[in-house]
Amino acid sequence: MELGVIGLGRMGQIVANRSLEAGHDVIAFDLSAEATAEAAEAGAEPADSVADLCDRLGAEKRIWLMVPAGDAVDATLADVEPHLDGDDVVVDGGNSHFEESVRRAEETDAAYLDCGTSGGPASAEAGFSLMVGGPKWAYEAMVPVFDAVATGPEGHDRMGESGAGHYVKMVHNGVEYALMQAYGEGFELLTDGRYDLEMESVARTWNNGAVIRSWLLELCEEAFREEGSDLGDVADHVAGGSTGTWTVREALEQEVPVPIIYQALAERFDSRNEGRFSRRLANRLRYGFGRHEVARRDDA
Ligand SMILES: NC(=O)C1=CN([C@@H]2O[C@H](COP(=O)(O)OP(=O)(O)OC[C@H]3O[C@@H](n4cnc5c(N)ncnc54)[C@H](O)[C@@H]3O)[C@@H](O)[C@H]2O)C=CC1
Ligand SMILES: O=C(CO)[C@H](O)[C@H](O)COP(=O)(O)O
Repeated sequence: MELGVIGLGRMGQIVANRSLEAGHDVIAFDLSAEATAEAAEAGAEPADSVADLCDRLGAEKRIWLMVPAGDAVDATLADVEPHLDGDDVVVDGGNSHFEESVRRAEETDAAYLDCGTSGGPASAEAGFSLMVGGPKWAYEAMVPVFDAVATGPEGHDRMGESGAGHYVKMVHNGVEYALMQAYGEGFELLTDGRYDLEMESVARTWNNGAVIRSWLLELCEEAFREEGSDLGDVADHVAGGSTGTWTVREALEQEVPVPIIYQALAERFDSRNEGRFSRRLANRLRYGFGRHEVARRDDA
């Protein structure tokens, strides 16, 4: 398949690379010439602009957007829109709010797929988990690319109509916050508790057969291995929070109690207070799965 990829940052490069590795042709564009050149080095055909990318794709365009959520998606769509018709498919693989995705789907002539993407840059080798919403025919048309970008055929599915993909990813992120908080609290108790423990050893032991083993726990193990049992100079500031806020807002609207997700979000907001071990671990874990910058104590 011929795929246009717009947005070639941490995630977009992986979308392009995995598609290329699976034998697809990729035409790539980013506002940053450096990012476009990096994709070209990996085998993509570089485009000078969104218009150029669309011209090169010809009929039945398949375009994957991997730009930051919010205004950048609307700005990109404004550039793409004049080149689209009903046979074309646009995938938004970013962390867009599901209601924005429903609006965009209604506004565009093309079939619009909202695709929640999980795994982060750390999953470049293994592939992502993809949660897709939108027209069935468009999902089916994109399956060869989804097979390539995801872990494989089991790593993606159509969640439902427009918005459902980003809705599922929003809730996924709420769960992610809660899990990070739970691990953080457990390790904080172990650190401040009765025994002199090695946290890497605890995490490794748990990861081998324990009920609570998981990828996030593997990232805890990695964090302790690389930063030390006390997390060294990792600060207790946790950045981000938009998707967790959306999850809690939606839970309030639906009158579904999500106290643990809310508490995890509140902890992030409260993380200006120095010294909490759980937050410093969460800060470091976001590097583990997302390659987000680790705020260090000296930066505070
Ligand atoms: N980094 C992560 O762990 C994950 C990120 N996401 C989502 O994926 C999306 C992309 O994230 P990242 O790759 O981490 O961001 P990034 O900041 O690394 O890359 C974004 C890229 O988009 C480009 N860009 C911005 N506006 C553009 C425009 N109008 N036209 C063309 N290119 C444009 C930028 O130059 C940059 O290269 C975001 O919505 C993010 O929330 C989703 C899952 C995990
Ligand atoms: O979606 C993700 C992981 O699943 C990304 O890492 C996202 O950037 C996390 O952002 P935040 O910490 O603000 O929720």
